[in-house]
Amino acid sequence: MKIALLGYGRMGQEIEKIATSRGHEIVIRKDAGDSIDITKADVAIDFSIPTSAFENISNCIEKNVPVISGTTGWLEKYTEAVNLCKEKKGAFIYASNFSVGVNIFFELNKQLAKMMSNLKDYNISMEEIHHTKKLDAPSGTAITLAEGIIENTSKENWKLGTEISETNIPIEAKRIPDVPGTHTVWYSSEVDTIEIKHTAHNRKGFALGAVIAAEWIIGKTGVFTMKDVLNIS
Ligand SMILES: NC(=O)c1ccc[n+]([C@@H]2O[C@H](COP(=O)([O-])OP(=O)(O)OC[C@H]3O[C@@H](n4cnc5c(N)ncnc54)[C@H](O)[C@@H]3O)[C@@H](O)[C@H]2O)c1
Ligand SMILES: O=C(O)C1=N[C@H](C(=O)O)CCC1
Repeated sequence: MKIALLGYGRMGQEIEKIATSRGHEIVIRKDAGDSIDITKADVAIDFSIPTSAFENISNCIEKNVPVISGTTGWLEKYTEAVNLCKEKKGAFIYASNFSVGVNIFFELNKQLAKMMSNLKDYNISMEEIHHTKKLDAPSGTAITLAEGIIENTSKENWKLGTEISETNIPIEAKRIPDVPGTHTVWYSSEVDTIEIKHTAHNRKGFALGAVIAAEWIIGKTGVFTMKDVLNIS
């Protein structure tokens, strides 16, 4: 498979190692300011920056190249990308987190939220910790976790910070050098605390998931999620 890497930073370079070890060829490595011919690639993997993700994704869809995006912090344009993909009969996957472990954690989080939804003595709160170079907060993964709780409880929104409220899930975003990504959800009452936590030890899990998604999307048309790729029920 000929792969275009849209963004050749920490993730782009990690993906290159995994993709080549699985027999794929990197034909484009795009960074800021580079102009490229995306049609040279069978599939594109975008791990760039929040302000460039939509342009990268729409260029792929316009040129009929399937595209995987892991860039976070651009979701105000997600619906536009979905509509463009449907109109052009393209193929597109966005995931806030491509690791298999986090995608299992997303399902566990929804199940726990369902079980806790009627237990009003518990306050929900969340924390995400990432390296200091991260541009967005809260992390895309934290937003997906919060959405999973909102779907299954009476919470209506999430809010950055630590303030406990009836309607909002507080998300504390911490930045500590070299942390690849740690997410915790707490349900705390006066008598006890339930905690679920995912800790990434490095970026390999994110990169492997993105390459698996790229392999999976070839020959398909539509807008998909990692749940489709991993066949999680
Ligand atoms: N979904 C996931 O599993 C997952 C995992 C890790 C990181 N991320 C996200 O992926 C993104 C990249 O993370 P990173 O750690 O590799 O960041 P990084 O800063 O190391 O790399 C981003 C790269 O994008 C380049 N870039 C800037 N403008 C561009 C453009 N117009 N086109 C292409 N590339 C451009 C930058 O020059 C840089 O090399 C972030 O949004 C991060 O939150 C997602
Ligand atoms: O390093 C990052 O940046 C990460 N971003 C994703 C997010 O925002 O959730 C996934 C974890 C690593």
